[in-house]
Amino acid sequence: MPPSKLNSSGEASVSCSQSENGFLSSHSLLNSEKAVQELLQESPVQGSDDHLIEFSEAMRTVAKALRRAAEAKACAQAEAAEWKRKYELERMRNLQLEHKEKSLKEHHSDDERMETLASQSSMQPEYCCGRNGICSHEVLRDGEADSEPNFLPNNKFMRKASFKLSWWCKGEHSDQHKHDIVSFERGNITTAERSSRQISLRWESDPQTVLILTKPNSTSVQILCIEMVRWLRAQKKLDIYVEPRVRAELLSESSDFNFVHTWKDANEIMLLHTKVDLVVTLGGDGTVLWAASMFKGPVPPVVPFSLGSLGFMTPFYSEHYRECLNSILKGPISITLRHRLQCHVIRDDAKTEYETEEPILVLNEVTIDRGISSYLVNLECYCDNSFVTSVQGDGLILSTTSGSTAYSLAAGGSMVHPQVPGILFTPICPHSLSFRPLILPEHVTIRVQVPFNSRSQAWASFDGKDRKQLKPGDALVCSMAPWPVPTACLVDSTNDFLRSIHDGLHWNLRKTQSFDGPRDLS
Ligand SMILES: NC(=O)c1ccc[n+]([C@@H]2O[C@H](COP(=O)([O-])OP(=O)(O)OC[C@H]3O[C@@H](n4cnc5c(N)ncnc54)[C@H](O)[C@@H]3O)[C@@H](O)[C@H]2O)c1
Ligand SMILES: Nc1ncnc2c1ncn2[C@@H]1O[C@H](COP(=O)(O)OP(=O)(O)OP(=O)(O)O)[C@@H](O)[C@H]1O
Repeated sequence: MPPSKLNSSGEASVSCSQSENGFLSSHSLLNSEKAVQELLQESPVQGSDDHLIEFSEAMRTVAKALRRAAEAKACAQAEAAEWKRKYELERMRNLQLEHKEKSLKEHHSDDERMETLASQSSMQPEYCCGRNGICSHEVLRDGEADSEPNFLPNNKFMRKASFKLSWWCKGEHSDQHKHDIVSFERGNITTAERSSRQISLRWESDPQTVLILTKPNSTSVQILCIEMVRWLRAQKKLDIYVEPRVRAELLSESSDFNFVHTWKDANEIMLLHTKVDLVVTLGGDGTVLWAASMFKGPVPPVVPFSLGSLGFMTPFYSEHYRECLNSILKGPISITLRHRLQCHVIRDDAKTEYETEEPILVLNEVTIDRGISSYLVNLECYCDNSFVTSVQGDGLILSTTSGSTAYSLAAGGSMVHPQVPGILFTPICPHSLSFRPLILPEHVTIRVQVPFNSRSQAWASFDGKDRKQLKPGDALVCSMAPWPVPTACLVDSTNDFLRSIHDGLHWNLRKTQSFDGPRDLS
């Protein structure tokens, strides 16, 4: 008997067939997820009709098999997304190697090259950091292998500054920092603190190159940018990169600004992280999001100056930019490692499970909503291999902890310290009284699927930008990205976070009760 579900009029509505790639085909899953849920929620048939009981049991078995198939598909798609990420990583690495080789060929004789490499390796001892720290050149040597020099068009030697990251464990002098994540010393289970460490960045060689990113169409930002570029060049002798639009603005101000660098195409943007030591943003939170979106891989430390209205991620005062930059260029700096989410859209009509679109990294959140449709969205959500829930409402926000004070907060999500590694799962206007927001651990992969029986399509947007349509059968797979955004702190991660919710939201602001009045001091 083919698996089928009897509807109220006794007709079979679901049939299930195996497709070429071993998964249940899209159309065989038609209506299935909803049917599965209904079936599994129904209580087993009671009574004396053996045939009916047997049939009901068979239906429940089919329902469970369909659920397992859907979960297996979720798992395969998540795996495909992970492979795609690894592929992107490899592609970026190759691009960098190609670029480096080209520069070396163009600008260096072989002898000079050997000399440079020799002098660099003598600068880098094998292991220079303790267990509570890590050096950028150690990471680069293992992963990016890009500690070799870059060359500016004027043939000037440009080497990315190296730095050391270290974190302060609570009780540096206690035994705690000696533990791995979980230790079983002397039979006692103890854990090291993982999430709320303050991270400190110490330059090992002087930063040489700064990228300045500015909010467009703002006169105050433009004026500050001109001043800052002049100062950084004259006083700090730094190389400066800006966006092509900003370079044109600077040149229209004065031709003296022709020392400022920019880029021509997306390939050059992909290589920016190998050249830039520090990113300065002049604007609001949106400019920090913009800066993060320019780096599809590793991100250099970001120094966000506040020239917007709110500024949750922009702790630096623009009036004091000279003092701030002086102390940041000198170091050490307290930084917040802001985690990002990596999102893949997987189309139902992709020919293989491995065909996904370019991944998109978000610093705040990815939102899947109903767009201009007036229907409820219907979104099936899976976490790793498990079914989470169906969202029926205006949509769903998958947010980082940095984004917890943005859209997710407006939709009723909790505010979370940005250093906490987790993914917020926040519904937007759910049509159910019991749908409370969740916070999931950082290691999970979440898949949000528009079911085939959905009445409408959905729309995904990334940090409030780049809307993509999701048709029935399309899915969005989301996991923690390996490249956080390190943002410089004014004081430290916790102090800055608390200041931002006090100043930005007036969190829990209430007049204090006066002393005179009824008291209970017993
Ligand atoms: N109902 C809402 O609250 C709502 C609706 C749409 C978008 N947004 C947010 O706007 C963000 C895009 O920002 P934009 O500046 O490009 O657009 P925008 O210019 O429309 O600004 C949106 C507002 O969100 C604030 N914001 C951004 N990131 C924040 C964060 N991490 N914490 C606290 N506030 C934050 C900004 O300061 C700004 O005031 C999206 O990522 C989304 O989080 C919020
Ligand atoms: N360099 C840039 N190029 C293009 N767009 C940018 C750039 N920097 C910022 N934006 C966009 O401009 C918009 C406004 O930026 P931002 O949020 O920084 O300023 P704001 O709105 O004045 O600040 P606030 O959000 O605090 O009120 C954002 O949507 C952001 O994506």
